[in-house]
Amino acid sequence: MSERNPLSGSPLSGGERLDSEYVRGLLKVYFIMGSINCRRPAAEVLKEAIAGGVTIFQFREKGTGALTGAAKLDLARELQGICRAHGVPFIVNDDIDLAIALDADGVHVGQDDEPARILREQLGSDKIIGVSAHTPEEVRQAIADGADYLGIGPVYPTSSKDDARPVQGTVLIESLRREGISIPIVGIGGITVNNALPVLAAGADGISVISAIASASSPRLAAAELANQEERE
Ligand SMILES: Cc1ncc(COP(=O)(O)OP(=O)(O)O)c(N)n1
Ligand SMILES: Cc1nc(C(=O)O)sc1CCOP(=O)(O)O
Ligand SMILES: [Mg+2]
Repeated sequence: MSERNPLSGSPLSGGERLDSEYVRGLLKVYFIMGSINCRRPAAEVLKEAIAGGVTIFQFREKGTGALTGAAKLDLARELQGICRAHGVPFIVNDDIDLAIALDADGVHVGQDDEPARILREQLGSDKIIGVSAHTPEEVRQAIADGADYLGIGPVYPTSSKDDARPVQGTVLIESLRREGISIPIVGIGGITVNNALPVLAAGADGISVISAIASASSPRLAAAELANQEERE
């Protein structure tokens, strides 16, 4: 199959940012994974997950035993190649230098990283910038800084992130939507096929998962079931 860049020709809003409806549509089933999240080769898991309906992928090579240096770069290249071949945007977690080196489709950063305002200067207007936010103040700042979407969590208890903040359910997502804040949002943290629906009902545009797909006996089926939740919403 020929490789294609999923964001080539992606719509810009006439100003300097990607069109938010375009980004919203990408977030439906947001799969995050690094080598330590898989019991099988990461490339196999990603291919199956994409076959099941993943709409965007984040490379998050982080935690005890995670790859570094050339091994990390090689894996990132391999997974980016798979994403490109299937038209799935490839987002890099935290590592801006890696994102630039690979010409990735975007980055996801947290509150301890460079603000989106600075990243936008480095990455340009046609890259996706996602920011984690846990409070209304963090949300407002991320929007002012030019984030394309927000990751809000942890919605439920998670064992995939050692330094996760306290579980917050869907309260923040609901209150943002009630206030009329329309930026694209994914819920994250402990989301599975059995508890995804309330996250979408609260106003999230998609759900973001690690273990629900990476640890599943069939990543394809798990991704398909999560995509199906979307349709049932
Ligand atoms: C989609 C999405 N949402 C939230 C996060 C968490 O980012 P962060 O708080 O920076 O934590 P780490 O993932 O870096 O440990 C995310 N990665 N993706
Ligand atoms: C990477 C990450 N960020 C979170 C946040 O709350 O910002 S929770 C989380 C881990 C998500 O993994 P799982 O789907 O296995 O619970
Ligand atoms: Mg981070």
